[in-house]
Amino acid sequence: MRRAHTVQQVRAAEAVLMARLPEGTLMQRAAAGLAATCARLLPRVYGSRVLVLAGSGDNGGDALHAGALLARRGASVRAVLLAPERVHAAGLAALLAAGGRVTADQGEFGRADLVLDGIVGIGGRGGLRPEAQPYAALERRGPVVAVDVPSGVDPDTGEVPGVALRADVTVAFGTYKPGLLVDPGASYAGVVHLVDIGLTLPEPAVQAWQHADLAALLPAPSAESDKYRRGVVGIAAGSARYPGAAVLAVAGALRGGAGAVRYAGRAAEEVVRRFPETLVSEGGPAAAGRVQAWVVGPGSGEGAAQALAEALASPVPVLVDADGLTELARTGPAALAGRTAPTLLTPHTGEAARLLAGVSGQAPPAADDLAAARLATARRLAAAYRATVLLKGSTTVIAAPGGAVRVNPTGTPWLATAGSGDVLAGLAGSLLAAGLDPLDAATAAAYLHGLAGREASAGGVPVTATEVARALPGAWGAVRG
Ligand SMILES: NC(=O)C1=CN([C@@H]2O[C@H](COP(=O)(O)OP(=O)(O)OC[C@H]3O[C@@H](n4cnc5c(N)ncnc54)[C@H](OP(=O)(O)O)[C@@H]3O)[C@@H](O)[C@H]2O)[C@@H](O)CC1
Ligand SMILES: [K+]
Repeated sequence: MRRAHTVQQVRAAEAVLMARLPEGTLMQRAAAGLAATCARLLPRVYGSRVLVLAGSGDNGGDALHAGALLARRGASVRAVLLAPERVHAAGLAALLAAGGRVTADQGEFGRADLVLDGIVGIGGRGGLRPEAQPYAALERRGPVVAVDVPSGVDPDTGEVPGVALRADVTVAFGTYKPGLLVDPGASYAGVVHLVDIGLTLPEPAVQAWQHADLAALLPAPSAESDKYRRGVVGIAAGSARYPGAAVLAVAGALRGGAGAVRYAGRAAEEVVRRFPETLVSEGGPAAAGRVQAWVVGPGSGEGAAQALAEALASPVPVLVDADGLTELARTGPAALAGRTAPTLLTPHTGEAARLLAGVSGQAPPAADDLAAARLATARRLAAAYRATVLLKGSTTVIAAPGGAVRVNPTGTPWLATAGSGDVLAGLAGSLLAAGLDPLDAATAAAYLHGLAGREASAGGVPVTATEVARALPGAWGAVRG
Protein backbone atom coordinates (compact mmCIF):
# COMPACT_ATOMS: atom_id res chain seq x y z
CA MET A 1 0.00 0.00 0.00
CA ARG A 2 1.20 3.48 -0.75
CA ARG A 3 0.38 5.91 2.02
CA ALA A 4 0.05 9.65 1.62
CA HIS A 5 0.07 12.20 4.43
CA THR A 6 -1.01 15.80 4.47
CA VAL A 7 1.38 18.70 4.96
CA GLN A 8 0.03 19.13 8.48
CA GLN A 9 0.70 15.47 9.32
CA VAL A 10 4.23 15.69 7.88
CA ARG A 11 5.02 18.87 9.77
CA ALA A 12 3.82 17.36 13.06
CA ALA A 13 5.98 14.26 12.55
CA GLU A 14 8.93 16.42 11.53
CA ALA A 15 8.61 18.53 14.69
CA VAL A 16 8.82 15.47 16.93
CA LEU A 17 11.94 14.25 15.20
CA MET A 18 13.63 17.66 14.98
CA ALA A 19 13.32 18.07 18.72
CA ARG A 20 15.49 14.96 19.18
CA LEU A 21 18.05 15.36 16.42
CA PRO A 22 20.87 17.85 15.88
CA GLU A 23 19.87 20.75 13.64
CA GLY A 24 20.12 20.04 9.97
CA THR A 25 20.01 16.25 10.31
CA LEU A 26 16.73 15.82 8.45
CA MET A 27 17.82 18.02 5.60
CA GLN A 28 21.07 16.06 5.31
CA ARG A 29 19.10 12.81 5.14
CA ALA A 30 16.80 14.29 2.52
CA ALA A 31 19.67 15.67 0.46
CA ALA A 32 21.61 12.40 0.62
CA GLY A 33 18.59 10.45 -0.66
CA LEU A 34 17.99 13.01 -3.35
CA ALA A 35 21.60 13.00 -4.54
CA ALA A 36 21.63 9.19 -4.60
CA THR A 37 18.57 9.12 -6.85
CA CYS A 38 20.11 11.73 -9.15
CA ALA A 39 23.33 9.73 -9.35
CA ARG A 40 21.32 6.67 -10.45
CA LEU A 41 19.58 8.70 -13.15
CA LEU A 42 22.80 10.07 -14.63
CA PRO A 43 24.91 7.80 -16.86
CA ARG A 44 27.88 9.03 -14.80
CA VAL A 45 28.01 11.78 -12.22
CA TYR A 46 31.52 12.96 -13.01
CA GLY A 47 31.38 15.59 -15.72
CA SER A 48 27.57 15.79 -15.82
CA ARG A 49 25.86 19.17 -15.95
CA VAL A 50 23.34 19.63 -13.17
CA LEU A 51 21.08 22.64 -12.73
CA VAL A 52 19.50 23.42 -9.36
CA LEU A 53 16.40 25.63 -9.30
CA ALA A 54 16.34 26.89 -5.73
CA GLY A 55 13.41 28.73 -4.14
CA SER A 56 13.32 30.53 -0.83
CA GLY A 57 12.49 27.70 1.57
CA ASP A 58 13.88 24.42 2.84
CA ASN A 59 12.92 22.76 -0.42
CA GLY A 60 15.57 24.92 -2.04
CA GLY A 61 17.89 23.99 0.82
CA ASP A 62 17.48 20.28 0.04
CA ALA A 63 18.21 20.89 -3.62
CA LEU A 64 21.31 23.00 -2.92
CA HIS A 65 22.71 20.42 -0.47
CA ALA A 66 22.07 17.63 -2.98
CA GLY A 67 23.75 19.77 -5.63
CA ALA A 68 26.75 20.08 -3.32
CA LEU A 69 26.95 16.30 -2.93
CA LEU A 70 26.85 15.85 -6.71
CA ALA A 71 29.48 18.57 -7.19
CA ARG A 72 31.76 16.71 -4.78
CA ARG A 73 31.44 13.69 -7.07
CA GLY A 74 32.60 15.73 -10.02
CA ALA A 75 29.38 17.07 -11.49
CA SER A 76 29.34 20.59 -12.85
CA VAL A 77 26.56 22.14 -10.78
CA ARG A 78 24.90 25.50 -11.41
CA ALA A 79 22.15 27.03 -9.30
CA VAL A 80 19.47 29.53 -10.28
CA LEU A 81 18.30 31.38 -7.18
CA LEU A 82 14.67 32.35 -7.66
CA ALA A 83 14.63 34.52 -4.55
CA PRO A 84 18.33 35.36 -4.02
CA GLU A 85 17.78 37.51 -0.94
CA ARG A 86 16.02 34.65 0.88
CA VAL A 87 18.00 31.67 -0.35
CA HIS A 88 18.76 28.83 2.09
CA ALA A 89 22.12 30.15 3.30
CA ALA A 90 23.65 26.91 4.52
CA GLY A 91 22.63 25.10 1.34
CA LEU A 92 24.14 27.77 -0.87
CA ALA A 93 27.34 27.83 1.20
CA ALA A 94 27.65 24.06 0.86
CA LEU A 95 27.19 24.23 -2.89
CA LEU A 96 29.75 26.99 -3.34
CA ALA A 97 32.23 25.18 -1.09
CA ALA A 98 31.84 22.07 -3.25
CA GLY A 99 32.66 24.02 -6.41
CA GLY A 100 29.11 24.78 -7.59
CA ARG A 101 28.22 28.20 -9.00
CA VAL A 102 25.28 30.56 -9.14
CA THR A 103 23.92 31.47 -12.55
CA ALA A 104 21.15 33.65 -13.92
CA ASP A 105 21.27 32.06 -17.36
CA GLN A 106 17.97 30.36 -18.19
CA GLY A 107 19.71 28.59 -21.06
CA GLU A 108 21.37 26.29 -18.50
CA PHE A 109 18.00 24.53 -18.18
CA GLY A 110 18.15 23.17 -21.71
CA ARG A 111 21.85 22.25 -21.45
CA ALA A 112 21.57 20.36 -18.17
CA ASP A 113 21.83 16.58 -18.01
CA LEU A 114 19.61 16.79 -14.95
CA VAL A 115 17.55 19.54 -13.32
CA LEU A 116 16.67 19.60 -9.64
CA ASP A 117 13.38 21.37 -8.95
CA GLY A 118 13.77 22.85 -5.48
CA ILE A 119 11.56 25.86 -6.17
CA VAL A 120 8.94 25.00 -3.62
CA GLY A 121 7.84 21.93 -1.65
CA ILE A 122 5.22 21.35 1.02
CA GLY A 123 5.31 25.04 1.94
CA GLY A 124 4.12 26.05 -1.52
CA ARG A 125 0.81 27.74 -2.22
CA GLY A 126 -0.57 28.60 -5.63
CA GLY A 127 1.12 27.92 -8.93
CA LEU A 128 4.64 28.92 -9.95
CA ARG A 129 5.39 32.60 -9.49
CA PRO A 130 6.37 34.68 -12.54
CA GLU A 131 10.13 34.28 -12.09
CA ALA A 132 9.84 30.47 -12.25
CA GLN A 133 7.14 30.14 -14.88
CA PRO A 134 9.41 30.23 -17.97
CA TYR A 135 11.04 26.93 -16.93
CA ALA A 136 7.75 25.08 -17.36
CA ALA A 137 7.80 25.83 -21.08
CA LEU A 138 11.52 25.40 -21.84
CA GLU A 139 12.92 22.48 -23.85
CA ARG A 140 14.79 20.02 -21.66
CA ARG A 141 17.59 17.61 -22.40
CA GLY A 142 17.83 15.67 -19.17
CA PRO A 143 15.29 14.57 -16.59
CA VAL A 144 13.69 17.02 -14.18
CA VAL A 145 13.78 15.67 -10.63
CA ALA A 146 11.23 17.28 -8.34
CA VAL A 147 12.32 17.71 -4.74
CA ASP A 148 9.49 16.36 -2.54
CA VAL A 149 6.69 17.74 -4.78
CA PRO A 150 6.65 19.12 -8.34
CA SER A 151 6.61 22.88 -7.83
CA GLY A 152 3.19 24.34 -8.54
CA VAL A 153 1.28 21.20 -7.49
CA ASP A 154 -0.76 21.50 -4.31
CA PRO A 155 0.70 18.80 -2.05
CA ASP A 156 -2.53 18.12 -0.17
CA THR A 157 -4.96 17.93 -3.06
CA GLY A 158 -3.16 17.37 -6.36
CA GLU A 159 -4.73 20.54 -7.68
CA VAL A 160 -2.65 22.65 -10.06
CA PRO A 161 -3.92 26.18 -9.59
CA GLY A 162 -1.61 27.78 -12.15
CA VAL A 163 1.60 26.78 -13.90
CA ALA A 164 3.55 23.79 -12.54
CA LEU A 165 6.88 22.22 -13.48
CA ARG A 166 6.46 18.73 -14.90
CA ALA A 167 8.89 16.23 -13.39
CA ASP A 168 10.20 12.94 -14.71
CA VAL A 169 10.99 11.74 -11.22
CA THR A 170 9.85 13.01 -7.82
CA VAL A 171 11.88 12.22 -4.72
CA ALA A 172 9.42 12.39 -1.81
CA PHE A 173 10.66 12.62 1.75
CA GLY A 174 9.19 10.38 4.43
CA THR A 175 5.87 9.71 2.71
CA TYR A 176 3.81 10.32 -0.39
CA LYS A 177 1.77 13.49 -0.41
CA PRO A 178 -1.83 13.16 -1.65
CA GLY A 179 -0.97 15.48 -4.54
CA LEU A 180 1.49 12.90 -5.86
CA LEU A 181 -1.26 10.29 -6.19
CA VAL A 182 -4.21 12.33 -7.46
CA ASP A 183 -4.50 13.93 -10.89
CA PRO A 184 -3.80 16.46 -12.18
CA GLY A 185 -0.88 16.67 -9.70
CA ALA A 186 0.04 13.00 -10.12
CA SER A 187 0.57 13.51 -13.82
CA TYR A 188 3.25 16.12 -13.02
CA ALA A 189 5.13 13.85 -10.62
CA GLY A 190 6.49 11.19 -12.97
CA VAL A 191 7.96 8.21 -11.15
CA VAL A 192 7.91 8.76 -7.40
CA HIS A 193 10.79 7.57 -5.21
CA LEU A 194 10.41 7.59 -1.44
CA VAL A 195 13.33 8.50 0.80
CA ASP A 196 13.01 7.39 4.40
CA ILE A 197 14.08 10.20 6.71
CA GLY A 198 12.91 8.51 9.91
CA LEU A 199 9.51 10.17 10.38
CA THR A 200 6.95 8.35 12.54
CA LEU A 201 3.67 8.99 10.80
CA PRO A 202 0.01 8.61 11.80
CA GLU A 203 -2.75 6.92 9.76
CA PRO A 204 -2.45 8.18 6.19
CA ALA A 205 -4.95 10.69 4.83
CA VAL A 206 -5.01 8.87 1.50
CA GLN A 207 -4.14 5.31 0.52
CA ALA A 208 -3.38 3.76 -2.85
CA TRP A 209 -3.75 0.00 -2.77
CA GLN A 210 -1.49 -2.48 -4.47
CA HIS A 211 -1.85 -6.14 -5.51
CA ALA A 212 -1.10 -7.57 -2.06
CA ASP A 213 -3.66 -5.37 -0.30
CA LEU A 214 -6.31 -6.49 -2.72
CA ALA A 215 -5.35 -10.15 -2.66
CA ALA A 216 -6.03 -10.21 1.08
CA LEU A 217 -9.50 -8.83 0.54
CA LEU A 218 -10.99 -10.48 -2.54
CA PRO A 219 -13.66 -13.02 -1.72
CA ALA A 220 -12.72 -16.68 -2.13
CA PRO A 221 -15.32 -19.45 -1.82
CA SER A 222 -14.71 -22.07 0.84
CA ALA A 223 -15.68 -25.73 0.64
CA GLU A 224 -18.99 -24.98 2.41
CA SER A 225 -19.94 -22.07 0.16
CA ASP A 226 -23.07 -22.38 -1.89
CA LYS A 227 -24.23 -19.73 -4.31
CA TYR A 228 -26.43 -18.00 -1.71
CA ARG A 229 -23.69 -17.86 0.89
CA ARG A 230 -21.37 -16.32 -1.69
CA GLY A 231 -23.96 -13.56 -2.14
CA VAL A 232 -26.53 -12.75 -4.79
CA VAL A 233 -26.25 -9.40 -6.52
CA GLY A 234 -29.31 -7.76 -8.03
CA ILE A 235 -28.92 -5.70 -11.19
CA ALA A 236 -31.65 -3.17 -11.97
CA ALA A 237 -30.27 -1.74 -15.17
CA GLY A 238 -31.04 -1.35 -18.86
CA SER A 239 -34.31 -0.62 -20.54
CA ALA A 240 -36.05 -1.42 -23.79
CA ARG A 241 -34.05 1.48 -25.23
CA TYR A 242 -30.72 0.61 -23.59
CA PRO A 243 -30.56 -3.17 -23.24
CA GLY A 244 -26.78 -3.10 -23.64
CA ALA A 245 -26.24 -1.43 -20.27
CA ALA A 246 -28.02 -4.37 -18.62
CA VAL A 247 -25.87 -6.89 -20.46
CA LEU A 248 -22.64 -5.07 -19.52
CA ALA A 249 -23.57 -4.58 -15.86
CA VAL A 250 -24.40 -8.28 -15.65
CA ALA A 251 -21.11 -9.10 -17.41
CA GLY A 252 -19.25 -7.19 -14.69
CA ALA A 253 -21.36 -8.69 -11.92
CA LEU A 254 -20.74 -12.26 -13.06
CA ARG A 255 -17.01 -11.65 -12.62
CA GLY A 256 -17.22 -9.97 -9.21
CA GLY A 257 -17.26 -12.90 -6.84
CA ALA A 258 -20.95 -13.10 -5.96
CA GLY A 259 -22.50 -16.56 -6.20
CA ALA A 260 -25.37 -15.53 -8.46
CA VAL A 261 -26.64 -12.56 -10.42
CA ARG A 262 -30.30 -11.66 -10.39
CA TYR A 263 -31.45 -9.29 -13.12
CA ALA A 264 -34.63 -7.21 -12.69
CA GLY A 265 -35.78 -5.07 -15.61
CA ARG A 266 -36.91 -4.67 -19.17
CA ALA A 267 -33.89 -6.21 -20.86
CA ALA A 268 -34.32 -9.66 -19.31
CA GLU A 269 -34.50 -11.39 -22.67
CA GLU A 270 -31.23 -9.92 -23.94
CA VAL A 271 -29.50 -10.64 -20.66
CA VAL A 272 -30.47 -14.28 -20.51
CA ARG A 273 -29.59 -14.77 -24.17
CA ARG A 274 -26.07 -13.52 -23.50
CA PHE A 275 -25.70 -14.94 -20.00
CA PRO A 276 -27.95 -17.95 -19.41
CA GLU A 277 -26.58 -18.27 -15.87
CA THR A 278 -28.45 -15.08 -14.83
CA LEU A 279 -31.71 -15.27 -12.83
CA VAL A 280 -34.05 -12.84 -14.57
CA SER A 281 -37.37 -11.13 -13.92
CA GLU A 282 -39.08 -8.31 -15.79
CA GLY A 283 -40.31 -6.23 -12.85
CA GLY A 284 -38.38 -3.93 -10.55
CA PRO A 285 -36.24 -4.66 -7.49
CA ALA A 286 -39.26 -4.90 -5.15
CA ALA A 287 -40.73 -7.83 -7.03
CA ALA A 288 -37.42 -9.67 -7.54
CA GLY A 289 -36.24 -12.29 -5.08
CA ARG A 290 -33.74 -11.73 -2.27
CA VAL A 291 -30.33 -10.27 -2.95
CA GLN A 292 -27.44 -9.13 -0.77
CA ALA A 293 -26.84 -5.92 -2.77
CA TRP A 294 -28.50 -3.94 -5.55
CA VAL A 295 -26.97 -2.11 -8.48
CA VAL A 296 -29.38 0.43 -9.90
CA GLY A 297 -29.17 2.90 -12.73
CA PRO A 298 -27.03 1.96 -15.76
CA GLY A 299 -29.18 2.52 -18.83
CA SER A 300 -32.35 2.53 -16.70
CA GLY A 301 -33.80 5.44 -18.68
CA GLU A 302 -37.33 6.34 -17.69
CA GLY A 303 -37.53 3.44 -15.29
CA ALA A 304 -34.77 4.90 -13.13
CA ALA A 305 -36.97 6.68 -10.58
CA GLN A 306 -39.04 3.60 -9.78
CA ALA A 307 -36.06 1.23 -9.73
CA LEU A 308 -34.10 3.61 -7.50
CA ALA A 309 -36.96 4.02 -5.04
CA GLU A 310 -37.47 0.27 -4.80
CA ALA A 311 -33.77 -0.50 -4.39
CA LEU A 312 -33.27 2.21 -1.78
CA ALA A 313 -36.24 0.88 0.18
CA SER A 314 -34.48 -2.48 0.56
CA PRO A 315 -32.40 -3.28 3.62
CA VAL A 316 -29.27 -4.23 1.61
CA PRO A 317 -26.33 -2.17 0.27
CA VAL A 318 -27.20 -0.28 -2.89
CA LEU A 319 -24.87 0.97 -5.61
CA VAL A 320 -26.34 3.89 -7.58
CA ASP A 321 -24.91 4.66 -11.01
CA ALA A 322 -25.72 6.60 -14.20
CA ASP A 323 -29.46 7.31 -14.59
CA GLY A 324 -29.92 6.35 -10.94
CA LEU A 325 -27.56 9.20 -9.99
CA THR A 326 -29.41 11.69 -12.16
CA GLU A 327 -32.59 10.66 -10.39
CA LEU A 328 -30.94 10.86 -6.96
CA ALA A 329 -29.68 14.36 -7.77
CA ARG A 330 -33.29 15.47 -8.23
CA THR A 331 -34.15 14.65 -4.63
CA GLY A 332 -30.73 15.22 -3.08
CA PRO A 333 -29.45 13.49 0.06
CA ALA A 334 -32.97 13.27 1.56
CA ALA A 335 -33.62 10.18 -0.58
CA LEU A 336 -30.97 8.30 1.41
CA ALA A 337 -32.01 9.52 4.84
CA GLY A 338 -34.01 6.47 5.85
CA ARG A 339 -31.53 3.86 4.64
CA THR A 340 -30.45 1.18 7.05
CA ALA A 341 -27.70 -0.26 4.81
CA PRO A 342 -24.82 1.58 3.12
CA THR A 343 -25.04 3.29 -0.24
CA LEU A 344 -22.29 3.53 -2.85
CA LEU A 345 -22.46 6.25 -5.51
CA THR A 346 -20.32 5.92 -8.66
CA PRO A 347 -20.49 9.24 -10.54
CA HIS A 348 -18.29 10.64 -13.25
CA THR A 349 -17.66 14.36 -12.87
CA GLY A 350 -20.80 15.35 -14.84
CA GLU A 351 -22.96 13.28 -12.53
CA ALA A 352 -21.03 14.59 -9.54
CA ALA A 353 -21.94 18.13 -10.64
CA ARG A 354 -25.62 17.21 -10.69
CA LEU A 355 -25.37 15.52 -7.29
CA LEU A 356 -23.78 18.65 -5.82
CA ALA A 357 -26.53 20.77 -7.34
CA GLY A 358 -28.95 18.40 -5.59
CA VAL A 359 -27.35 19.45 -2.30
CA SER A 360 -27.04 23.17 -2.87
CA GLY A 361 -30.20 23.75 -4.90
CA GLN A 362 -28.08 25.89 -7.22
CA ALA A 363 -26.88 25.38 -10.77
CA PRO A 364 -24.43 22.47 -11.17
CA PRO A 365 -20.73 23.43 -11.02
CA ALA A 366 -18.65 22.91 -14.17
CA ALA A 367 -17.55 19.28 -14.49
CA ASP A 368 -14.02 20.38 -15.47
CA ASP A 369 -13.69 22.29 -12.22
CA LEU A 370 -14.66 19.16 -10.31
CA ALA A 371 -12.12 17.08 -12.25
CA ALA A 372 -9.44 19.60 -11.30
CA ALA A 373 -10.35 19.18 -7.62
CA ARG A 374 -11.30 15.53 -7.48
CA LEU A 375 -10.23 14.83 -3.92
CA ALA A 376 -12.31 17.69 -2.56
CA THR A 377 -15.24 16.75 -4.80
CA ALA A 378 -15.34 13.12 -3.66
CA ARG A 379 -15.06 14.18 -0.02
CA ARG A 380 -17.82 16.76 -0.36
CA LEU A 381 -20.19 14.31 -1.97
CA ALA A 382 -19.47 11.59 0.58
CA ALA A 383 -20.14 13.98 3.44
CA ALA A 384 -23.28 15.50 1.93
CA TYR A 385 -24.90 12.18 0.94
CA ARG A 386 -23.44 10.17 3.84
CA ALA A 387 -22.51 7.58 1.26
CA THR A 388 -19.32 6.12 -0.13
CA VAL A 389 -18.43 7.86 -3.38
CA LEU A 390 -16.37 6.45 -6.23
CA LEU A 391 -15.57 9.42 -8.45
CA LYS A 392 -14.50 8.17 -11.87
CA GLY A 393 -11.87 9.87 -14.00
CA SER A 394 -8.19 10.14 -14.78
CA THR A 395 -7.55 9.24 -11.15
CA THR A 396 -10.52 7.43 -9.65
CA VAL A 397 -10.97 8.61 -6.06
CA ILE A 398 -13.01 6.74 -3.47
CA ALA A 399 -14.18 8.60 -0.37
CA ALA A 400 -16.10 7.13 2.56
CA PRO A 401 -18.45 9.28 4.63
CA GLY A 402 -16.20 8.76 7.68
CA GLY A 403 -13.30 10.50 5.90
CA ALA A 404 -11.22 7.59 4.57
CA VAL A 405 -9.95 8.19 1.03
CA ARG A 406 -8.38 5.80 -1.45
CA VAL A 407 -7.11 6.54 -4.93
CA ASN A 408 -6.92 3.94 -7.64
CA PRO A 409 -3.51 3.41 -9.20
CA THR A 410 -4.61 1.18 -12.10
CA GLY A 411 -6.53 2.19 -15.20
CA THR A 412 -5.86 3.59 -18.62
CA PRO A 413 -7.38 6.38 -20.68
CA TRP A 414 -8.71 3.63 -22.98
CA LEU A 415 -11.29 2.88 -20.29
CA ALA A 416 -13.11 6.07 -21.22
CA THR A 417 -15.32 4.06 -23.55
CA ALA A 418 -19.07 3.51 -23.77
CA GLY A 419 -20.35 0.91 -21.33
CA SER A 420 -17.14 0.73 -19.30
CA GLY A 421 -18.93 2.26 -16.31
CA ASP A 422 -21.72 -0.33 -16.55
CA VAL A 423 -19.16 -3.12 -16.18
CA LEU A 424 -17.61 -1.32 -13.20
CA ALA A 425 -20.99 -0.89 -11.51
CA GLY A 426 -21.84 -4.59 -11.89
CA LEU A 427 -18.43 -5.60 -10.63
CA ALA A 428 -18.57 -3.34 -7.57
CA GLY A 429 -22.13 -4.46 -6.79
CA SER A 430 -21.05 -8.08 -6.96
CA LEU A 431 -18.25 -7.42 -4.48
CA LEU A 432 -20.76 -5.68 -2.18
CA ALA A 433 -23.02 -8.73 -2.38
CA ALA A 434 -20.04 -10.94 -1.57
CA GLY A 435 -19.72 -9.09 1.73
CA LEU A 436 -17.14 -6.35 1.18
CA ASP A 437 -17.95 -3.01 2.75
CA PRO A 438 -18.55 -0.18 0.26
CA LEU A 439 -15.07 1.34 0.59
CA ASP A 440 -13.38 -2.00 -0.02
CA ALA A 441 -15.82 -3.04 -2.76
CA ALA A 442 -15.28 0.23 -4.60
CA THR A 443 -11.50 0.03 -4.14
CA ALA A 444 -11.35 -3.54 -5.40
CA ALA A 445 -13.69 -2.90 -8.32
CA ALA A 446 -11.82 0.18 -9.54
CA TYR A 447 -8.52 -1.66 -9.23
CA LEU A 448 -9.62 -4.81 -11.09
CA HIS A 449 -11.47 -2.80 -13.72
CA GLY A 450 -8.36 -0.66 -14.28
CA LEU A 451 -6.13 -3.71 -14.58
CA ALA A 452 -8.57 -5.38 -16.96
CA GLY A 453 -8.65 -2.20 -19.04
CA ARG A 454 -4.87 -2.16 -19.23
CA GLU A 455 -4.73 -5.82 -20.14
CA ALA A 456 -7.39 -5.46 -22.83
CA SER A 457 -5.69 -2.39 -24.31
CA ALA A 458 -2.14 -3.80 -24.10
CA GLY A 459 -0.06 -2.58 -26.97
CA GLY A 460 -2.11 0.58 -27.22
CA VAL A 461 -5.24 -0.80 -28.84
CA PRO A 462 -8.76 0.57 -28.29
CA VAL A 463 -10.99 -1.57 -26.10
CA THR A 464 -14.69 -2.15 -25.80
CA ALA A 465 -16.51 -2.56 -22.52
CA THR A 466 -17.23 -6.18 -23.42
CA GLU A 467 -13.50 -6.83 -23.73
CA VAL A 468 -12.87 -5.15 -20.38
CA ALA A 469 -15.40 -7.50 -18.77
CA ARG A 470 -13.73 -10.47 -20.45
CA ALA A 471 -10.35 -9.40 -19.10
CA LEU A 472 -11.60 -9.32 -15.49
CA PRO A 473 -10.75 -12.97 -14.67
CA GLY A 474 -7.18 -12.28 -15.82
CA ALA A 475 -7.07 -9.26 -13.52
CA TRP A 476 -8.19 -11.39 -10.57
CA GLY A 477 -5.50 -13.88 -11.45
CA ALA A 478 -2.82 -11.20 -11.64
CA VAL A 479 -3.80 -9.83 -8.25
CA ARG A 480 -3.95 -13.25 -6.62
CA GLY A 481 -0.52 -13.95 -8.12
N1 LIG B 1 8.92 18.21 6.55
C1 LIG B 1 10.00 17.46 6.66
O1 LIG B 1 10.00 16.48 7.37
C2 LIG B 1 11.21 17.81 5.92
C3 LIG B 1 11.16 18.81 4.95
N2 LIG B 1 12.20 19.06 4.16
C4 LIG B 1 12.03 19.97 3.04
O2 LIG B 1 11.45 21.16 3.41
C5 LIG B 1 10.40 21.49 2.52
C6 LIG B 1 9.47 22.42 3.16
O3 LIG B 1 10.20 23.58 3.41
P1 LIG B 1 9.53 24.96 3.80
O4 LIG B 1 8.60 24.74 4.90
O5 LIG B 1 10.62 25.91 4.02
O6 LIG B 1 8.69 25.30 2.54
P2 LIG B 1 9.06 25.31 0.97
O7 LIG B 1 8.26 24.23 0.34
O8 LIG B 1 10.49 25.33 0.72
O9 LIG B 1 8.39 26.64 0.44
C7 LIG B 1 8.17 27.72 1.26
C8 LIG B 1 8.82 28.91 0.68
O10 LIG B 1 8.43 29.12 -0.64
C9 LIG B 1 7.74 30.35 -0.80
N3 LIG B 1 6.61 30.03 -1.64
C10 LIG B 1 5.38 29.62 -1.31
N4 LIG B 1 4.65 29.36 -2.39
C11 LIG B 1 5.44 29.61 -3.46
C12 LIG B 1 5.24 29.50 -4.86
N5 LIG B 1 4.09 29.11 -5.37
N6 LIG B 1 6.28 29.83 -5.67
C13 LIG B 1 7.45 30.23 -5.15
N7 LIG B 1 7.69 30.36 -3.83
C14 LIG B 1 6.68 30.03 -3.00
C15 LIG B 1 7.45 30.83 0.59
O11 LIG B 1 7.75 32.18 0.70
P3 LIG B 1 6.70 33.39 0.69
O12 LIG B 1 5.33 32.84 0.43
O13 LIG B 1 6.86 34.04 2.00
O14 LIG B 1 7.23 34.22 -0.43
C16 LIG B 1 8.47 30.11 1.46
O15 LIG B 1 9.65 30.84 1.61
C17 LIG B 1 9.85 20.15 2.14
O16 LIG B 1 9.08 20.15 0.98
C18 LIG B 1 11.14 19.37 1.98
O17 LIG B 1 11.71 19.61 0.71
C19 LIG B 1 13.45 18.33 4.27
O18 LIG B 1 14.50 19.23 4.25
C20 LIG B 1 13.62 17.53 5.52
C21 LIG B 1 12.44 17.06 6.21
K1 LIG C 1 9.89 21.05 -5.62
